[in-house]
Amino acid sequence: MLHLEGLSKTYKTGDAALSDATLDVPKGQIIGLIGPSGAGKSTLIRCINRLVEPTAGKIMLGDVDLVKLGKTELRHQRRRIGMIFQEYALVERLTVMENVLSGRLGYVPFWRSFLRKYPPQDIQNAYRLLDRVGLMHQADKRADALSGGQRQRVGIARALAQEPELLLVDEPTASLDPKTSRQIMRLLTEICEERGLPAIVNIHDVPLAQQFMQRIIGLNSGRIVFDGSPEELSDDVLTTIYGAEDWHAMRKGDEEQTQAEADARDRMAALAR
Ligand SMILES: Nc1ncnc2c1ncn2[C@@H]1O[C@H](COP(=O)(O)OP(=O)(O)OP(=O)(O)O)[C@@H](O)[C@H]1O
Repeated sequence: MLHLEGLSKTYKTGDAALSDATLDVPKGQIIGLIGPSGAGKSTLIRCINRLVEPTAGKIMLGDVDLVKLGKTELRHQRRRIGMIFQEYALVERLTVMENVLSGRLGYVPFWRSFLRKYPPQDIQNAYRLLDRVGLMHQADKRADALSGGQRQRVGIARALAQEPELLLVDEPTASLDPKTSRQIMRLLTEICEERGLPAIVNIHDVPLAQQFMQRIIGLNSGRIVFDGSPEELSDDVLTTIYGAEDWHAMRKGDEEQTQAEADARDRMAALAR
């Protein structure tokens, strides 16, 4: 469905952020991108819809090479790719419903979006999506009145309103607490499975990636150094991706988090007795 070949990006500053990435993403597969800070995860995701212009390589979405497209055709093809961001990228002063409908902007004539007159089927579909992400009763609320987890649900519904063939997801849970992060990842992966929608998820949290992703790509210094199943992520593999120091620090942080959650549960149980 998506085929990347030799995809590379060197920024003007001379940073080789991505080197020779080759990757096949079949329909319905949910892929987690992991790697240390600066490994090139965001660059890879953003090259795919050319928010970042690649320096070399091919991006085949079906039989269209996105690298070769001019501005107008690129705008057209981008409708096939939904994007979900860490900071949600909602229009804060608009309602939840209007934010979801903005996923239709690539499809409706400008005058309709300007007057906020979306076709009835778009509105019905937006209600269905809000119901699916658990926000049916928040449709008329302003986006700035929502919690982080609710905002990301709006972000998911907006991306789906676009009826994409592929989802690009850039650190969807980085601003959320651990429990909300798991809820959002569960919702996202369930929806992808229901729709057979492939997704590439930049995910900084290894345990979360292991729990929810079907396939893991490990990046280090702009290169793909691992491509396999979550079960294959052994300590050795994680050391290759993160380097020994970072990986052990991450594991320690994770143990502390688990311990803190267990302590909180014990305290709550003691209070209830
Ligand atoms: N706009 C830019 N101009 C110059 N260099 C950049 C730019 N964006 C990223 N880089 C560099 O490219 C490399 C890869 O960055 P990228 O943001 O893709 O990594 P990442 O794996 O997503 O990191 P993080 O997990 O910290 O977000 C880094 O060395 C970074 O400094």
